[in-house]
Amino acid sequence: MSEVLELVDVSVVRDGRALVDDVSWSVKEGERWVILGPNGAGKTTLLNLASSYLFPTSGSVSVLGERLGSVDVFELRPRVGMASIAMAEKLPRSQTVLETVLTAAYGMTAHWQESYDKVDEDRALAFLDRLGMSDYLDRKFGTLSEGERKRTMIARAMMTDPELLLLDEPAAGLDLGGREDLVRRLGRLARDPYAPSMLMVTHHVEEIPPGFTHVLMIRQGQVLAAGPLETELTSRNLSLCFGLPLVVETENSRWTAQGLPLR
Ligand SMILES: Nc1ncnc2c1ncn2[C@@H]1O[C@H](COP(=O)(O)OP(=O)(O)OP(=O)(O)O)[C@@H](O)[C@H]1O
Repeated sequence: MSEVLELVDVSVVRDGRALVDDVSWSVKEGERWVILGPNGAGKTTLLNLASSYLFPTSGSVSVLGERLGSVDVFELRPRVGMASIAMAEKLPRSQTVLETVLTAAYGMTAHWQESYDKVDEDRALAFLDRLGMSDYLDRKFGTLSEGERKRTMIARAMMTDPELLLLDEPAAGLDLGGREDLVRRLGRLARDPYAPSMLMVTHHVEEIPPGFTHVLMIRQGQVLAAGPLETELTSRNLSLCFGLPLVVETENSRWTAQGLPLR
């Protein structure tokens, strides 16, 4: 199995502070990682490195076998799909859902005068269907609910047929039904052997889709644990990561965590 992401001794320093501190991490093809950690731990910074939008202050980052600093990022970026709030905010609110997904095939955020290929349109329709968005094709992106917007962003991220898919808090802000719907859809994607390697940032273990294989826990920019979910997502590691006593449980490929009651 080849590596889709490799960080060796990576630090990102801003204003004299290490946002990511001496991190070494390797993600192999086909793996599905969840990144957990408290607010400000450095999770989004890791995704920004993986999407080649951020370069390390020291250490080396290789994405899909290409080392940042010695590769044309404009060739690399279409090979990496990214769904995040930051990305959603760059998209025109007046564009339709179908256009929002289609423009990704042309490396654009806005609808210009490009004429879309029938093949691209069929692909966009298929991804939107897989994410339950077929009834919203002509809706303006800006009028979508949080959950609809999240699902559109994932369809958009899939449009370039990425080898690596990055999801930054895909279930944040969703109600219980929306979360469960998304977790099921991501679970189906995670179990698809033809789906890209995946990294997902989340705040809640309840949002880990079945089929995810690995976890990286980060605290204050440093890796606390990294490896298979079954061995690393333990009560001990989670308690150390979030700084309070937590009990984690798993049942039917889903995870839950709760704090111990105060005495
Ligand atoms: N350009 C910057 N300059 C200075 N500090 C920054 C910069 N970008 C991010 N930070 C800080 O780096 C730390 C890590 O940020 P990051 O967004 O990676 O955390 P996170 O784990 O994704 O947090 P959250 O869960 O709150 O989204 C935070 O304390 C943030 O304030």
